[in-house]
Amino acid sequence: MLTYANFHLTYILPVICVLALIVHPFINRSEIFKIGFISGIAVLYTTPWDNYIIMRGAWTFPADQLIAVIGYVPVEEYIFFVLQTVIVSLWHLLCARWSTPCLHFNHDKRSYQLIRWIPIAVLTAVMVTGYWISVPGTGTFYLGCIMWWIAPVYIFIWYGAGNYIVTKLTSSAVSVLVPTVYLCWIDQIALKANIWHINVGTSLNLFVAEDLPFEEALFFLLTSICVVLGLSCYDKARGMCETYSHEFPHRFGINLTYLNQMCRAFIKPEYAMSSVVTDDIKTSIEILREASKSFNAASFLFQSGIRLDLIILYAFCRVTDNIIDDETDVLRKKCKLNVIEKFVNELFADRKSDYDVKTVPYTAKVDWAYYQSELTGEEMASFRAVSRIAFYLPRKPFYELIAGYQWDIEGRLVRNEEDLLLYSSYVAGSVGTLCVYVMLYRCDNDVYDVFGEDDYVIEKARQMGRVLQLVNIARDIITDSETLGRCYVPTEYMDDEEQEIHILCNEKKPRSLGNKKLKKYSTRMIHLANKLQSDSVGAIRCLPRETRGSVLAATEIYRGLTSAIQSSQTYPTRASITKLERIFIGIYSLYVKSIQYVV
Ligand SMILES: CC(C)=CCC/C(C)=C/CC/C(C)=C/CC/C(C)=C/[C@@H]1[C@@H](COP(=O)(O)OP(=O)(O)O)[C@]1(C)CC/C=C(\C)CC/C=C(\C)CCC=C(C)C
Repeated sequence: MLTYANFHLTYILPVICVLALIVHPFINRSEIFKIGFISGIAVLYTTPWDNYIIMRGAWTFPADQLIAVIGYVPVEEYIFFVLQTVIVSLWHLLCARWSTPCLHFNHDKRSYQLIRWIPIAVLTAVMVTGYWISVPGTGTFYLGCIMWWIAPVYIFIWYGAGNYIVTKLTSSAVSVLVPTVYLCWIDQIALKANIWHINVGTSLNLFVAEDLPFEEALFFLLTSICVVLGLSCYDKARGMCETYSHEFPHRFGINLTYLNQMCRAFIKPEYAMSSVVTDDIKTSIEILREASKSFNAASFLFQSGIRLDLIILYAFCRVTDNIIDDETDVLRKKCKLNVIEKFVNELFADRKSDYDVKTVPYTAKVDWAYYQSELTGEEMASFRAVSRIAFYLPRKPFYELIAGYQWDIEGRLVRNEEDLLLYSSYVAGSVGTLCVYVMLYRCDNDVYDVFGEDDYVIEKARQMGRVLQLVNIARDIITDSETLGRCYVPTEYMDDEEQEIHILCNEKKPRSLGNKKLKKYSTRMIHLANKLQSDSVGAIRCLPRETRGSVLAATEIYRGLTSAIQSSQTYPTRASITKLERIFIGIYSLYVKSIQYVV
């Protein structure tokens, strides 16, 4: 016989286990807190209502199939409030985590108010109607009770997050409909097995499918919507905090200060916040999407706050790199490098040492009028964006990047592997360091553990940066030569150093070296990269738990380029891997390879 407890064991818990397994790489403390918080509210809000309608006879439960009853409600029913919330929440996480919250902010006051108030007016009417038709003992009782019970929650959530939710209609609809259909299906099973019974005297006796009363389907639809709305309102509030760190300065923590901040962020309409901030982020996202398929794909694996700041950093590194590369005249290159250096000087003017960082956001004194006349709109956007997150970043890696650009401007040759590693340290070891600071600050640990240059994890992050830069150089021998007249292949690898440098840097005809030579050079650099990689990859274990799988996947997706180079008969121009390969490497790294960091 299928009892209520067996029903949970058969139809609910296995689904939760499968979903938990799928979403585990994306679960962090904030997500767990969110699900716990919404489940708690679900229990508190539903308990009086459920007791009331059972007391009025809308549902009945055969007493011999229950573990116990508290008030009028079976214990298993209370458990169901939580389990349904967990199922919908895990599924919603899978559907909704892929987009960055600030892309869903509406900064237009007029449309914001319309989207806010029209549904609230309709919901108020629903609530009042529900109240009038919920007369005990009549056929509209159950329907009316559902209406007056659910509408106030919708109204509350819609007030703060309605505008956010309407821009996520597709993912919200999928988040709602799939669990609803499943819950309706198992509801039919439960009704057939007489685990619970709907009173014909207090329902409309309309059926949407065999043995599925209209009110039951409506109940599961509306409660699933309710959970998704609740989750979305948390996401909106968190998105506001991550986007506007200066206005909402507290990092995630399970404490009153953070909860208070989240409430303020929930209530605050997006039109009251600066749209320049979100526009700058949109520009940064566009820069990443256009410049690097690998990092763009990898960015989706990180939780939204980390993703956002990595994208901002990427855009800054990319535009500064381009500022130097796109300029042909050496003198003008130097002037542009001075502009970048002046900006970095201003950004970090009050730091006491190379790795001194702040934990509370502050606005650095930057001479924006000066940069306005020196930079394009896109460059300004990424400079502004990085200035908002610079408070928790150390200055040293930015100066290393500048040293790397200086190297390029001087046309300094890479004589040996030592030079190669030094150059890679400047332009990519620095990036590795910055990535660690982003992950530490934006992860959900209560304490922000700051590392310094000498720390093991920073050293290994620098090394991982070098690895990726070596891959980058091994892939780009042709484009570096043809478009920039540059060569990063160590001259000690070459048979005739002078002649080959002339071919690569002056004639810009790299193909005349022949495939064999080009492949030989790139293979040597790939071997060096692999050696360093196996020495640094273990340090991923020292990063915050929720970032480990994503960091491994990000670096592996980029390293996937090496197999594209090596599997080619000839030396390819800018080897790349397909979207499918990126997805496969991402999934394999997240679910299989990263097990080493869990056990
Ligand atoms: C997921 C995500 C969005 C990450 C962004 C990371 C980031 C801020 C990258 C900046 C890239 C950049 C433009 C730097 C300027 C200098 C340069 C050109 C460096 C090369 C990058 C390649 O970028 P590109 O746009 O050319 O890409 P495509 O080849 O066109 O696809 C580099 C190869 C450097 C990349 C280095 C890193 C991302 C550092 C990796 C290290 C970690 C993540 C730390 C790991 C931690 C431990 C403990 C091991």
